[in-house]
Amino acid sequence: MKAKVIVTGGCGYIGSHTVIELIENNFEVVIVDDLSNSSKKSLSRIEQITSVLLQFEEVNLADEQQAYAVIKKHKDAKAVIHFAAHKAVGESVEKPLMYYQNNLFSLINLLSALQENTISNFIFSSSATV
Ligand SMILES: O=c1ccn([C@@H]2O[C@H](COP(=O)(O)OP(=O)(O)O[C@H]3O[C@H](CO)[C@@H](O)[C@H](O)[C@H]3O)[C@@H](O)[C@H]2O)c(=O)[nH]1
Repeated sequence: MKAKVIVTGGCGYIGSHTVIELIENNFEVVIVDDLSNSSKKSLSRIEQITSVLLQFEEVNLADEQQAYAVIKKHKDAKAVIHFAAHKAVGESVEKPLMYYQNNLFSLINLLSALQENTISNFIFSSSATV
């Protein structure tokens, strides 16, 4: 049986490349993304490249209930790779609170949901822009 990996932000630039690598290395992948900086086009491109029908969850991780629900649904996952964050340098300087609020709450909600579902393998990604 394939090991399931949840990739948050999997429709984004780094996330989508990671999803392709995971699928090509025989992992089952679930993408969790709110599409705030990407679109479903990214899903169809990944499907074209890999010939695999993707599991996609449109979720705002900053919303505690949504974060808990998606992790509970996929509690058989072996690991989570977390790319879902706002990370435009200029905008983060203009709107620091919005960045803290979104990125920190998302991270805290995600980690709490993982703890509750005893998923202990977690990779936190920074960004090429940092
Ligand atoms: O709260 C959030 C914030 C973002 N996302 C998603 O997370 C992904 C993040 O990917 P992206 O914005 O492409 O960032 P990176 O993969 O780090 O890509 C780099 O390259 C992108 C394309 O050039 C730039 O837009 C980014 O700023 C830069 O960090 C996207 O699909 C977003 O929709 C969420 O799901 N939740």
